[in-house]
Amino acid sequence: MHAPAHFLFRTPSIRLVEREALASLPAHTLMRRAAWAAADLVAQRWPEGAIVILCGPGNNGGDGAMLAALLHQAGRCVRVWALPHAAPPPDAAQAWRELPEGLLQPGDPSQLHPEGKPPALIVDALFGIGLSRPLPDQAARWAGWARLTQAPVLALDVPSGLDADTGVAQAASIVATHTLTYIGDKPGLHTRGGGDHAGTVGVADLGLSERLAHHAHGAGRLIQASDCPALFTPRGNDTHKGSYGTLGLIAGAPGMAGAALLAARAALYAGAGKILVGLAEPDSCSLACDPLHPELMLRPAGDLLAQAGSLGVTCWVAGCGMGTGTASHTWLAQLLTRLPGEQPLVLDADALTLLAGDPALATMLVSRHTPAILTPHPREAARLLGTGTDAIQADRIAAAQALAARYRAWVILKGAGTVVSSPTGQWSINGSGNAGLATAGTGDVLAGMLGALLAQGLAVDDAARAGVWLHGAAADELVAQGTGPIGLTAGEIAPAARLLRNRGQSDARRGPGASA
Ligand SMILES: NC(=O)C1=CN([C@@H]2O[C@H](COP(=O)(O)OP(=O)(O)OC[C@H]3O[C@@H](n4cnc5c(N)ncnc54)[C@H](O)[C@@H]3O)[C@@H](O)[C@H]2O)[C@@H](O)CC1
Ligand SMILES: Nc1ncnc2c1ncn2[C@@H]1O[C@H](COP(=O)(O)OP(=O)(O)O)[C@@H](O)[C@H]1O
Ligand SMILES: [K+]
Repeated sequence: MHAPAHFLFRTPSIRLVEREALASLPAHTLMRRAAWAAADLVAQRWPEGAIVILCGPGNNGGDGAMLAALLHQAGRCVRVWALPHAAPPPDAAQAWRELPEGLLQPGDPSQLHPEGKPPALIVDALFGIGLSRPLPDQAARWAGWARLTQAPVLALDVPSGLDADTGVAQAASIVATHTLTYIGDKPGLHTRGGGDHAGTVGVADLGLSERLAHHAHGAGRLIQASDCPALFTPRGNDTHKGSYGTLGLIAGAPGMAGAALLAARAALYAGAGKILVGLAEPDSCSLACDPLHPELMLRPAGDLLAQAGSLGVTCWVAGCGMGTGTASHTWLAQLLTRLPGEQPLVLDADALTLLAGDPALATMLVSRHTPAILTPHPREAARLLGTGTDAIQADRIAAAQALAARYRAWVILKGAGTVVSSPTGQWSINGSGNAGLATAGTGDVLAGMLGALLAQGLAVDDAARAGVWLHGAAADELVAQGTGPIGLTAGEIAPAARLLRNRGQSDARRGPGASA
């Protein structure tokens, strides 16, 4: 369970370490190590068949040329196509000098197998972290050809056309099945288009992990099961419902009761002791109880807020289908100001829209001593920052950090590769989840799960990371069972999450060696 943290480094840190190493190691050492690491992977994973290597004009192309020489020496059938590289940088120039005669091919790789067998492997060494402009047409054509062959594609360092920092992919980017990334893992391989373009990611540290560790302070982390031990702590027998908290939920305006039920049921399955649902309806509840889960206690939001002290509510979630009218505004203001003891608070959906529309609410939030958790999707994030969705998606890490700073809160910026930022800008990217989650109601489920984890006493940072991981891992479990990604429903996530927690908990009881 206690695997070391998996760090993610942005390009300036990688470049810094690369420069330090280039200055202290003999010439060409790093590129040789990069090529050897790739050659080892190819030998293990694709031990037979012809290999096509596509090379670019810089050092990424140099990695490809050096790999070609190594594979040729090992007796493999290798063909290399290269973009024009008039004046390659010194390492790459050396690699091209060492390329055995006859490997470099003229023309386009598409001429090689017009209707024949595709190669056993295509290696993408076109561009790495140095790509600074749109892909040249020739590279775009080769990337298109690689997709059509349906052969496995191994990207060296980064799939060409994918931004290593942001995960923004150019339309013509290489779609890799595997990426061997150098020196350290990179955020762009795990958020936005990263998942679709990088495939399975492996890291070759090129012997620089100690140097890189000096730069870990600004790095992010990939959230994995091992980062969430609190999810799997075995429950003591001598406990009762009061040991696991009382969650108050303000949600579900008329026509949106489903959002409240999804969040509340998710909180139930995620282990909260008691759950009180304040339906965002004026005087009386249209729904007396949840027939599927009569464990949930339903009442009008105003009543729940008025009775919160006597009911013993210990933490709150607000916003799921809550509406944005005057009454909802009043309830949110009450939550932010009038409740004693600054209980843990998750704000989702309509609560975020209200927050974006009223600086007074924002001031109340910022005045809290205990940071809340905000769970915007990109459009909500755009409203909160007063910008457009494209600007958010252009750099999700920066957007999450900016939101966290502005609202002095933990921010969970949702979407493929959810980004979590602490109020001070420490960031992580969730390593679990899939496109099965792209369906209505899954955000309500996440909010309910987060509330349940807070109710069970997890610290806000643990709850934020563990909540997003559990939510995504439950969707991964469902896909593994064949329930998704197509047609996965939001209501199925919480039972799968319950299974994962209980499985992990019994593994934790059995001790080291058991799998979570
Ligand atoms: N310097 C070193 O010793 C090492 C570098 N490594 C490799 O080097 C890569 C970085 O190398 P570079 O900085 O040379 O960058 P790249 O090889 O990623 O590409 C940059 C080169 O392409 C040009 N370029 C950028 N965008 C272009 C575009 N759209 N159209 C045409 N040309 C474009 C640049 O002017 C530059 O010549 C890493 O990703 C990694 O693969 C590894 O071998 C590790 C060691
Ligand atoms: N393609 C995807 N890959 C991974 N996670 C996704 C994807 N699409 C959506 N999600 C996740 O699903 C949830 C959707 O939340 P949200 O947009 O608020 O939905 P809703 O408002 O319908 O409940 C978030 O946790 C988000 O991160
Ligand atoms: K590449």
